[in-house]
Amino acid sequence: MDTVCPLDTKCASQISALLRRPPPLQVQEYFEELILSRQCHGIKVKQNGKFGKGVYADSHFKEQELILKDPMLVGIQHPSNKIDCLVCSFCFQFIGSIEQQIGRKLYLQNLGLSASNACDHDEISKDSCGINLSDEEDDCCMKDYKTLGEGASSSSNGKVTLPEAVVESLMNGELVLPHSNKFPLPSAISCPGGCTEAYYCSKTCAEADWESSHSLLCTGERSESLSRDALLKFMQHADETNDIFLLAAKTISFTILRYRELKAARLKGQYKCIHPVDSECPALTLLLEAWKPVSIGYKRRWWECISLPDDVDHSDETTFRMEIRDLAYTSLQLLKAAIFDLECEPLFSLEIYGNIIGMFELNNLDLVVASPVEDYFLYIDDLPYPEKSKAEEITQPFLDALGDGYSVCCQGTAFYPLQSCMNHSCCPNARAFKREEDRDGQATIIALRPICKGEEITISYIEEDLPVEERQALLADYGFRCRCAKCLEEEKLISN
Ligand SMILES: C[S@@+](CC[C@H](N)C(=O)[O-])C[C@H]1O[C@@H](n2cnc3c(N)ncnc32)[C@H](O)[C@@H]1O
Repeated sequence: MDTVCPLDTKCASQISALLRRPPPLQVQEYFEELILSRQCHGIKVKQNGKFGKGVYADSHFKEQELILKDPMLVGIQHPSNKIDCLVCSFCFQFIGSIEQQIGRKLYLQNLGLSASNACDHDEISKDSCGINLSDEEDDCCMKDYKTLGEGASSSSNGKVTLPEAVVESLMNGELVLPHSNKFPLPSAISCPGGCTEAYYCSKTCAEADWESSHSLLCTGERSESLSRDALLKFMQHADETNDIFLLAAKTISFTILRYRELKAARLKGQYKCIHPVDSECPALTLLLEAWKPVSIGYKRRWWECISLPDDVDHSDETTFRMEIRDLAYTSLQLLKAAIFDLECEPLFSLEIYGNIIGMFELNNLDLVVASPVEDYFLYIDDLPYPEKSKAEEITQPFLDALGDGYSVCCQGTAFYPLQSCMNHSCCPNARAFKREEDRDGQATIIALRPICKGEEITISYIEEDLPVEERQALLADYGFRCRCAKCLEEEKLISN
Protein backbone atom coordinates (compact mmCIF):
# COMPACT_ATOMS: atom_id res chain seq x y z
CA MET A 1 0.00 0.00 0.00
CA ASP A 2 1.38 3.42 -0.89
CA THR A 3 -0.12 5.49 1.90
CA VAL A 4 -1.22 8.99 0.97
CA CYS A 5 -1.70 11.43 3.82
CA PRO A 6 -4.08 14.22 2.74
CA LEU A 7 -2.54 16.65 5.24
CA ASP A 8 0.86 16.31 3.52
CA THR A 9 -0.66 18.04 0.48
CA LYS A 10 -3.08 20.34 2.29
CA CYS A 11 -0.41 21.72 4.65
CA ALA A 12 2.55 21.52 2.25
CA SER A 13 3.73 25.12 2.72
CA GLN A 14 3.43 25.06 6.54
CA ILE A 15 5.24 21.70 6.61
CA SER A 16 8.16 23.04 4.63
CA ALA A 17 8.32 26.07 6.96
CA LEU A 18 8.39 23.72 9.97
CA LEU A 19 11.10 21.53 8.43
CA ARG A 20 13.27 24.41 7.19
CA ARG A 21 16.44 24.85 9.20
CA PRO A 22 15.94 27.88 11.46
CA PRO A 23 18.18 30.87 10.65
CA PRO A 24 21.63 30.59 12.33
CA LEU A 25 20.99 33.62 14.53
CA GLN A 26 17.82 32.06 15.98
CA VAL A 27 19.65 28.77 16.58
CA GLN A 28 22.47 30.61 18.32
CA GLU A 29 20.05 32.52 20.56
CA TYR A 30 18.19 29.32 21.40
CA PHE A 31 21.35 27.52 22.50
CA GLU A 32 22.70 30.50 24.42
CA GLU A 33 19.44 30.64 26.41
CA LEU A 34 19.55 26.89 26.98
CA ILE A 35 23.15 26.97 28.23
CA LEU A 36 22.30 29.85 30.52
CA SER A 37 19.27 28.03 31.96
CA ARG A 38 21.33 24.88 32.59
CA GLN A 39 24.17 26.94 34.14
CA CYS A 40 26.75 24.94 32.23
CA HIS A 41 28.81 27.95 31.29
CA GLY A 42 31.83 26.02 30.05
CA ILE A 43 30.34 25.05 26.69
CA LYS A 44 29.22 26.62 23.41
CA VAL A 45 27.24 25.28 20.47
CA LYS A 46 28.80 26.14 17.09
CA GLN A 47 26.97 25.59 13.84
CA ASN A 48 29.75 25.56 11.30
CA GLY A 49 31.86 22.59 12.38
CA LYS A 50 33.11 19.72 10.23
CA PHE A 51 29.85 17.79 10.88
CA GLY A 52 27.40 20.68 11.14
CA LYS A 53 26.45 21.68 14.68
CA GLY A 54 28.72 20.63 17.50
CA VAL A 55 29.43 21.36 21.16
CA TYR A 56 32.73 23.06 22.01
CA ALA A 57 34.58 23.72 25.25
CA ASP A 58 34.44 27.35 26.30
CA SER A 59 36.73 26.72 29.25
CA HIS A 60 39.24 24.10 30.32
CA PHE A 61 37.86 20.81 31.71
CA LYS A 62 39.84 18.47 33.93
CA GLU A 63 39.64 14.69 33.53
CA GLN A 64 36.43 13.38 35.16
CA GLU A 65 34.99 16.88 35.46
CA LEU A 66 31.28 17.37 34.88
CA ILE A 67 30.75 19.12 31.54
CA LEU A 68 26.98 19.20 31.37
CA LYS A 69 23.78 18.04 33.00
CA ASP A 70 21.13 18.22 30.30
CA PRO A 71 17.43 17.89 31.19
CA MET A 72 15.44 16.12 28.51
CA LEU A 73 13.08 17.83 26.10
CA VAL A 74 10.88 14.72 26.07
CA GLY A 75 11.41 11.24 27.42
CA ILE A 76 9.57 8.04 28.24
CA GLN A 77 10.10 5.06 30.49
CA HIS A 78 9.78 1.87 28.44
CA PRO A 79 6.30 0.46 29.16
CA SER A 80 7.74 -2.96 30.12
CA ASN A 81 10.08 -1.28 32.64
CA LYS A 82 7.10 0.29 34.47
CA ILE A 83 6.55 -3.06 36.14
CA ASP A 84 10.03 -3.10 37.60
CA CYS A 85 10.44 0.53 38.62
CA LEU A 86 8.07 3.18 39.96
CA VAL A 87 9.55 6.51 38.93
CA CYS A 88 8.44 10.12 38.60
CA SER A 89 6.82 10.49 35.17
CA PHE A 90 8.51 13.85 34.70
CA CYS A 91 12.04 13.68 36.15
CA PHE A 92 12.28 9.85 36.34
CA GLN A 93 13.71 9.63 39.85
CA PHE A 94 12.54 6.65 41.92
CA ILE A 95 9.59 7.40 44.20
CA GLY A 96 7.62 5.81 47.03
CA SER A 97 9.90 3.84 49.32
CA ILE A 98 12.21 0.85 49.14
CA GLU A 99 9.33 -1.24 50.51
CA GLN A 100 6.89 0.04 47.88
CA GLN A 101 9.37 -0.55 45.10
CA ILE A 102 9.91 -4.16 46.20
CA GLY A 103 6.28 -4.83 47.13
CA ARG A 104 4.88 -3.44 43.90
CA LYS A 105 7.30 -5.44 41.83
CA LEU A 106 6.56 -8.67 43.71
CA TYR A 107 2.84 -8.00 43.43
CA LEU A 108 3.03 -7.59 39.66
CA GLN A 109 5.42 -10.54 39.46
CA ASN A 110 2.86 -12.66 41.31
CA LEU A 111 0.26 -11.59 38.74
CA GLY A 112 2.64 -12.89 36.08
CA LEU A 113 3.22 -9.41 34.68
CA SER A 114 6.89 -8.81 35.41
CA ALA A 115 9.31 -8.82 32.52
CA SER A 116 12.01 -9.98 34.92
CA ASN A 117 9.66 -12.58 36.31
CA ALA A 118 12.21 -15.33 36.42
CA CYS A 119 13.88 -16.01 39.73
CA ASP A 120 17.16 -17.66 38.96
CA HIS A 121 18.21 -18.01 42.56
CA ASP A 122 18.29 -21.42 44.15
CA GLU A 123 15.06 -22.91 45.25
CA ILE A 124 14.24 -21.80 48.76
CA SER A 125 12.41 -23.96 51.20
CA LYS A 126 9.51 -22.63 53.21
CA ASP A 127 11.69 -22.71 56.30
CA SER A 128 14.43 -20.59 54.88
CA CYS A 129 11.80 -18.08 53.81
CA GLY A 130 10.64 -17.67 57.39
CA ILE A 131 11.49 -14.18 58.47
CA ASN A 132 12.67 -14.01 62.04
CA LEU A 133 13.55 -11.07 64.10
CA SER A 134 15.51 -11.27 67.29
CA ASP A 135 14.09 -9.81 70.47
CA GLU A 136 15.88 -6.57 69.90
CA GLU A 137 13.93 -4.69 67.30
CA ASP A 138 15.85 -3.02 64.54
CA ASP A 139 15.02 0.30 62.88
CA CYS A 140 12.57 -1.67 60.82
CA CYS A 141 9.82 -3.01 62.94
CA MET A 142 6.14 -2.48 62.77
CA LYS A 143 4.92 -6.01 62.38
CA ASP A 144 5.48 -9.49 63.66
CA TYR A 145 8.08 -10.61 61.19
CA LYS A 146 7.99 -14.19 62.42
CA THR A 147 4.83 -14.82 60.49
CA LEU A 148 5.69 -12.95 57.33
CA GLY A 149 7.50 -15.66 55.44
CA GLU A 150 5.05 -18.40 56.24
CA GLY A 151 3.30 -19.63 53.20
CA ALA A 152 6.10 -18.70 50.82
CA SER A 153 6.18 -21.21 48.03
CA SER A 154 8.63 -22.34 45.42
CA SER A 155 7.18 -23.43 42.15
CA SER A 156 8.48 -26.42 40.23
CA ASN A 157 10.74 -24.17 38.15
CA GLY A 158 12.41 -22.74 41.24
CA LYS A 159 10.59 -19.41 41.33
CA VAL A 160 9.83 -18.14 44.82
CA THR A 161 6.48 -16.56 45.55
CA LEU A 162 5.96 -14.79 48.85
CA PRO A 163 2.52 -14.85 50.45
CA GLU A 164 0.16 -12.15 49.28
CA ALA A 165 -0.19 -10.72 52.78
CA VAL A 166 3.56 -10.13 53.03
CA VAL A 167 3.66 -8.40 49.68
CA GLU A 168 0.67 -6.26 50.62
CA SER A 169 2.20 -5.22 53.91
CA LEU A 170 5.28 -4.03 52.02
CA MET A 171 3.16 -2.00 49.63
CA ASN A 172 0.95 -0.41 52.25
CA GLY A 173 3.82 0.55 54.54
CA GLU A 174 2.96 -1.84 57.39
CA LEU A 175 6.20 -3.71 56.92
CA VAL A 176 9.38 -1.64 57.16
CA LEU A 177 12.62 -3.28 56.10
CA PRO A 178 15.82 -2.93 58.14
CA HIS A 179 17.94 0.12 57.27
CA SER A 180 15.54 1.22 54.51
CA ASN A 181 15.49 4.67 56.15
CA LYS A 182 19.03 5.16 54.76
CA PHE A 183 17.44 5.20 51.30
CA PRO A 184 14.60 7.72 51.57
CA LEU A 185 12.56 8.34 48.42
CA PRO A 186 10.04 11.11 47.75
CA SER A 187 6.41 10.04 48.26
CA ALA A 188 4.50 9.17 45.11
CA ILE A 189 2.03 11.90 44.09
CA SER A 190 -0.92 10.95 41.88
CA CYS A 191 -1.60 12.47 38.48
CA PRO A 192 -3.74 15.66 38.74
CA GLY A 193 -5.80 14.36 35.79
CA GLY A 194 -6.79 11.21 37.64
CA CYS A 195 -5.04 8.57 35.53
CA THR A 196 -3.27 5.67 37.17
CA GLU A 197 -0.41 5.73 34.67
CA ALA A 198 1.54 8.75 35.88
CA TYR A 199 3.01 9.38 39.34
CA TYR A 200 5.31 12.14 40.47
CA CYS A 201 7.98 12.96 43.05
CA SER A 202 6.52 16.43 43.74
CA LYS A 203 3.70 18.80 42.91
CA THR A 204 6.18 20.79 40.84
CA CYS A 205 6.92 17.80 38.59
CA ALA A 206 3.20 16.92 38.38
CA GLU A 207 2.35 20.46 37.26
CA ALA A 208 5.29 20.74 34.89
CA ASP A 209 4.34 17.46 33.18
CA TRP A 210 0.68 18.44 33.02
CA GLU A 211 1.55 21.75 31.38
CA SER A 212 4.17 20.40 29.02
CA SER A 213 2.32 17.37 27.58
CA HIS A 214 0.39 15.18 30.00
CA SER A 215 -2.85 17.21 30.03
CA LEU A 216 -3.39 16.02 26.43
CA LEU A 217 -2.09 12.48 26.92
CA CYS A 218 -3.68 11.72 30.29
CA THR A 219 -6.31 8.96 30.32
CA GLY A 220 -7.91 10.21 33.56
CA GLU A 221 -11.22 12.01 33.92
CA ARG A 222 -9.68 15.50 33.76
CA SER A 223 -7.81 14.77 30.54
CA GLU A 224 -7.96 17.44 27.83
CA SER A 225 -7.79 14.87 25.04
CA LEU A 226 -10.67 14.53 22.59
CA SER A 227 -11.31 10.91 23.41
CA ARG A 228 -10.01 8.67 26.15
CA ASP A 229 -10.81 5.54 24.13
CA ALA A 230 -8.88 6.83 21.14
CA LEU A 231 -5.94 7.65 23.40
CA LEU A 232 -5.99 4.15 24.87
CA LYS A 233 -6.04 2.66 21.37
CA PHE A 234 -3.08 4.81 20.35
CA MET A 235 -1.14 3.74 23.44
CA GLN A 236 -1.95 0.09 22.97
CA HIS A 237 -0.76 0.26 19.37
CA ALA A 238 2.50 1.93 20.51
CA ASP A 239 2.99 -0.73 23.20
CA GLU A 240 2.49 -3.47 20.65
CA THR A 241 4.63 -1.97 17.89
CA ASN A 242 7.16 0.69 18.89
CA ASP A 243 7.23 2.93 21.95
CA ILE A 244 8.99 5.62 19.91
CA PHE A 245 5.40 6.64 18.96
CA LEU A 246 4.81 7.63 22.60
CA LEU A 247 7.78 9.95 22.40
CA ALA A 248 6.44 11.44 19.16
CA ALA A 249 3.01 11.92 20.79
CA LYS A 250 4.68 13.76 23.69
CA THR A 251 6.48 16.01 21.22
CA ILE A 252 3.26 16.87 19.38
CA SER A 253 1.38 17.51 22.65
CA PHE A 254 4.24 19.64 23.90
CA THR A 255 4.12 21.75 20.72
CA ILE A 256 0.31 22.13 20.80
CA LEU A 257 0.36 23.20 24.46
CA ARG A 258 3.18 25.69 23.84
CA TYR A 259 1.21 27.03 20.86
CA ARG A 260 -1.90 27.54 23.04
CA GLU A 261 0.16 29.23 25.72
CA LEU A 262 1.79 31.61 23.22
CA LYS A 263 -1.59 32.37 21.66
CA ALA A 264 -3.12 33.18 25.06
CA ALA A 265 -0.13 35.40 25.91
CA ARG A 266 -0.44 37.19 22.55
CA LEU A 267 -4.15 37.84 23.10
CA LYS A 268 -3.30 39.37 26.47
CA GLY A 269 -0.64 41.47 24.78
CA GLN A 270 2.06 39.72 26.79
CA TYR A 271 3.83 38.12 23.87
CA LYS A 272 5.25 39.60 20.70
CA CYS A 273 7.02 37.28 18.33
CA ILE A 274 10.40 38.75 17.49
CA HIS A 275 10.79 36.58 14.41
CA PRO A 276 7.60 37.08 12.37
CA VAL A 277 7.65 34.60 9.52
CA ASP A 278 4.35 35.23 7.84
CA SER A 279 2.30 38.28 8.74
CA GLU A 280 -0.53 36.84 6.60
CA CYS A 281 -0.65 33.75 8.74
CA PRO A 282 0.00 34.57 12.41
CA ALA A 283 -1.00 31.04 13.46
CA LEU A 284 2.01 29.67 11.58
CA THR A 285 4.26 32.22 13.25
CA LEU A 286 3.09 31.01 16.66
CA LEU A 287 3.33 27.37 15.63
CA LEU A 288 6.90 27.90 14.45
CA GLU A 289 7.78 29.51 17.77
CA ALA A 290 6.14 26.66 19.70
CA TRP A 291 7.98 24.13 17.54
CA LYS A 292 11.38 25.83 17.94
CA PRO A 293 12.91 23.34 20.42
CA VAL A 294 12.02 20.53 17.99
CA SER A 295 13.07 22.43 14.88
CA ILE A 296 16.66 22.54 16.16
CA GLY A 297 17.00 18.73 16.27
CA TYR A 298 18.67 16.96 13.38
CA LYS A 299 15.96 15.03 11.49
CA ARG A 300 15.12 12.80 8.57
CA ARG A 301 12.03 10.79 7.71
CA TRP A 302 11.89 7.71 9.92
CA TRP A 303 11.22 5.22 7.11
CA GLU A 304 14.23 6.59 5.23
CA CYS A 305 16.76 6.69 8.06
CA ILE A 306 15.87 3.51 9.95
CA SER A 307 18.52 0.89 9.30
CA LEU A 308 17.55 -2.33 7.60
CA PRO A 309 17.17 -5.11 10.21
CA ASP A 310 19.52 -8.07 9.78
CA ASP A 311 16.65 -10.40 8.95
CA VAL A 312 15.40 -8.27 6.04
CA ASP A 313 16.97 -9.03 2.69
CA HIS A 314 18.23 -6.07 0.64
CA SER A 315 15.87 -7.05 -2.17
CA ASP A 316 12.97 -6.40 0.26
CA GLU A 317 14.22 -3.00 1.36
CA THR A 318 11.60 -0.95 -0.52
CA THR A 319 8.76 -3.06 0.89
CA PHE A 320 10.25 -2.82 4.38
CA ARG A 321 10.49 0.98 4.22
CA MET A 322 6.92 1.22 2.91
CA GLU A 323 5.69 -0.96 5.77
CA ILE A 324 7.44 1.29 8.27
CA ARG A 325 5.77 4.31 6.67
CA ASP A 326 2.36 2.57 6.88
CA LEU A 327 2.98 1.72 10.52
CA ALA A 328 3.71 5.38 11.27
CA TYR A 329 0.53 6.38 9.41
CA THR A 330 -1.61 3.95 11.42
CA SER A 331 -0.14 5.32 14.66
CA LEU A 332 -0.69 8.91 13.49
CA GLN A 333 -4.37 8.28 12.69
CA LEU A 334 -4.89 6.87 16.19
CA LEU A 335 -3.16 9.87 17.74
CA LYS A 336 -5.14 12.27 15.56
CA ALA A 337 -8.41 10.78 16.82
CA ALA A 338 -7.22 11.43 20.36
CA ILE A 339 -5.65 14.91 20.35
CA PHE A 340 -6.20 16.64 16.98
CA ASP A 341 -6.09 20.44 17.04
CA LEU A 342 -7.14 22.25 13.87
CA GLU A 343 -4.88 25.24 14.51
CA CYS A 344 -1.91 22.90 14.73
CA GLU A 345 -3.02 20.74 11.79
CA PRO A 346 0.40 20.43 10.09
CA LEU A 347 1.68 18.53 13.14
CA PHE A 348 -0.69 15.71 12.15
CA SER A 349 0.77 15.28 8.68
CA LEU A 350 2.71 12.10 8.01
CA GLU A 351 5.66 14.19 6.85
CA ILE A 352 6.00 15.90 10.24
CA TYR A 353 5.25 12.72 12.22
CA GLY A 354 7.86 10.82 10.20
CA ASN A 355 10.46 13.53 10.77
CA ILE A 356 9.79 13.67 14.52
CA ILE A 357 10.23 9.90 14.81
CA GLY A 358 13.31 10.09 12.58
CA MET A 359 14.76 12.74 14.90
CA PHE A 360 14.45 10.28 17.78
CA GLU A 361 15.89 7.47 15.70
CA LEU A 362 18.98 9.60 15.00
CA ASN A 363 19.47 11.45 18.28
CA ASN A 364 18.11 9.38 21.13
CA LEU A 365 20.03 8.65 24.22
CA ASP A 366 19.03 5.82 26.53
CA LEU A 367 17.43 7.06 29.68
CA VAL A 368 18.91 5.22 32.65
CA VAL A 369 18.41 5.86 36.35
CA ALA A 370 20.12 3.54 38.84
CA SER A 371 17.87 1.65 41.23
CA PRO A 372 17.92 2.46 44.95
CA VAL A 373 16.69 -1.11 45.54
CA GLU A 374 19.99 -2.41 44.20
CA ASP A 375 21.86 0.04 46.46
CA TYR A 376 19.76 -1.09 49.39
CA PHE A 377 20.61 -4.77 48.98
CA LEU A 378 24.29 -3.91 48.40
CA TYR A 379 24.23 -1.89 51.62
CA ILE A 380 22.79 -4.85 53.53
CA ASP A 381 25.44 -7.10 52.00
CA ASP A 382 28.19 -4.71 53.14
CA LEU A 383 26.99 -4.47 56.74
CA PRO A 384 29.40 -5.75 59.39
CA TYR A 385 28.49 -8.86 61.36
CA PRO A 386 26.25 -9.37 63.30
CA GLU A 387 24.04 -6.62 61.79
CA LYS A 388 24.36 -8.20 58.39
CA SER A 389 23.01 -11.63 59.36
CA LYS A 390 20.30 -10.02 61.47
CA ALA A 391 19.17 -7.85 58.54
CA GLU A 392 19.52 -10.66 56.01
CA GLU A 393 17.16 -12.89 57.95
CA ILE A 394 14.50 -10.40 56.94
CA THR A 395 15.71 -9.23 53.57
CA GLN A 396 16.95 -12.48 52.00
CA PRO A 397 13.48 -13.89 51.20
CA PHE A 398 12.64 -10.68 49.37
CA LEU A 399 15.89 -10.80 47.46
CA ASP A 400 15.21 -14.41 46.55
CA ALA A 401 11.68 -13.64 45.45
CA LEU A 402 12.89 -10.73 43.31
CA GLY A 403 15.52 -12.90 41.65
CA ASP A 404 17.97 -11.36 39.23
CA GLY A 405 15.53 -8.56 38.52
CA TYR A 406 16.18 -6.98 41.93
CA SER A 407 18.66 -4.53 40.39
CA VAL A 408 16.72 -3.48 37.29
CA CYS A 409 17.20 0.24 36.72
CA CYS A 410 14.73 2.68 35.20
CA GLN A 411 15.10 2.37 31.45
CA GLY A 412 13.64 4.48 28.72
CA THR A 413 14.53 6.75 25.90
CA ALA A 414 14.79 10.52 25.72
CA PHE A 415 15.83 13.45 23.60
CA TYR A 416 18.32 15.84 25.18
CA PRO A 417 18.67 19.18 23.33
CA LEU A 418 22.34 19.85 24.10
CA GLN A 419 23.63 16.30 24.23
CA SER A 420 22.02 15.69 20.83
CA CYS A 421 24.32 18.35 19.36
CA MET A 422 27.42 16.39 20.38
CA ASN A 423 29.12 14.73 17.47
CA HIS A 424 30.50 11.24 17.58
CA SER A 425 34.18 10.28 17.77
CA CYS A 426 35.67 6.79 18.02
CA CYS A 427 38.27 8.42 20.29
CA PRO A 428 35.95 10.65 22.34
CA ASN A 429 37.03 13.14 24.98
CA ALA A 430 33.75 12.87 26.93
CA ARG A 431 31.11 10.31 27.81
CA ALA A 432 27.51 10.17 29.03
CA PHE A 433 28.12 8.76 32.51
CA LYS A 434 25.88 8.68 35.55
CA ARG A 435 27.53 9.59 38.84
CA GLU A 436 26.49 8.37 42.27
CA GLU A 437 24.41 11.50 42.84
CA ASP A 438 22.69 11.46 39.43
CA ARG A 439 19.35 10.01 40.41
CA ASP A 440 17.11 11.48 37.74
CA GLY A 441 16.64 11.26 33.99
CA GLN A 442 19.03 14.06 33.02
CA ALA A 443 21.94 13.31 30.67
CA THR A 444 25.27 13.69 32.48
CA ILE A 445 28.34 14.34 30.36
CA ILE A 446 31.78 13.89 31.97
CA ALA A 447 35.26 14.66 30.56
CA LEU A 448 37.26 11.50 29.86
CA ARG A 449 40.53 13.45 29.68
CA PRO A 450 41.56 17.11 30.02
CA ILE A 451 39.78 19.21 27.38
CA CYS A 452 41.19 22.58 26.30
CA LYS A 453 39.11 25.69 25.67
CA GLY A 454 38.07 25.71 21.99
CA GLU A 455 38.28 21.92 21.54
CA GLU A 456 35.19 20.11 20.27
CA ILE A 457 33.50 17.92 22.89
CA THR A 458 32.76 14.50 21.41
CA ILE A 459 31.10 11.38 22.75
CA SER A 460 30.98 7.88 21.33
CA TYR A 461 27.58 6.66 20.18
CA ILE A 462 28.88 3.06 20.12
CA GLU A 463 31.45 0.73 21.69
CA GLU A 464 34.55 2.42 20.29
CA ASP A 465 37.07 -0.38 20.87
CA LEU A 466 35.73 -2.51 18.01
CA PRO A 467 37.49 -2.89 14.63
CA VAL A 468 36.78 -0.04 12.23
CA GLU A 469 34.46 -2.07 9.93
CA GLU A 470 32.28 -3.06 12.91
CA ARG A 471 32.19 0.51 14.17
CA GLN A 472 31.10 1.76 10.76
CA ALA A 473 28.41 -0.94 10.59
CA LEU A 474 27.05 0.14 13.98
CA LEU A 475 27.14 3.81 13.04
CA ALA A 476 25.22 3.04 9.86
CA ASP A 477 22.30 2.50 12.28
CA TYR A 478 22.69 6.17 13.20
CA GLY A 479 22.49 7.06 9.53
CA PHE A 480 26.05 8.21 8.83
CA ARG A 481 29.57 7.07 7.96
CA CYS A 482 32.06 8.14 10.59
CA ARG A 483 34.78 10.52 9.48
CA CYS A 484 36.52 10.98 12.83
CA ALA A 485 40.34 11.09 12.89
CA LYS A 486 40.59 7.49 14.17
CA CYS A 487 38.38 6.08 11.39
CA LEU A 488 40.09 8.08 8.66
CA GLU A 489 43.51 6.88 9.84
CA GLU A 490 42.51 3.22 10.24
CA GLU A 491 40.71 3.16 6.88
CA LYS A 492 43.78 4.68 5.23
CA LEU A 493 45.97 1.94 6.73
CA ILE A 494 43.56 -0.75 5.44
CA SER A 495 43.45 0.69 1.92
CA ASN A 496 47.28 0.92 1.71
C1 LIG B 1 23.33 13.61 16.96
S1 LIG B 1 23.69 14.50 15.54
C2 LIG B 1 25.00 15.53 16.09
C3 LIG B 1 24.72 16.98 15.74
C4 LIG B 1 24.77 17.27 14.27
N1 LIG B 1 26.13 17.50 13.83
C5 LIG B 1 23.88 18.45 13.88
O1 LIG B 1 24.29 19.27 13.05
O2 LIG B 1 22.76 18.54 14.40
C6 LIG B 1 24.48 13.26 14.60
C7 LIG B 1 24.77 13.64 13.17
O3 LIG B 1 25.96 14.44 13.10
C8 LIG B 1 26.83 13.99 12.05
N2 LIG B 1 28.04 13.38 12.67
C9 LIG B 1 28.29 13.28 13.99
N3 LIG B 1 29.48 12.71 14.21
C10 LIG B 1 30.01 12.41 13.01
C11 LIG B 1 31.22 11.76 12.59
N4 LIG B 1 32.13 11.32 13.47
N5 LIG B 1 31.42 11.59 11.27
C12 LIG B 1 30.51 12.04 10.36
N6 LIG B 1 29.35 12.66 10.69
C13 LIG B 1 29.10 12.85 12.00
C14 LIG B 1 26.04 12.94 11.29
O4 LIG B 1 25.35 13.59 10.26
C15 LIG B 1 25.08 12.42 12.31
O5 LIG B 1 23.91 11.87 11.74
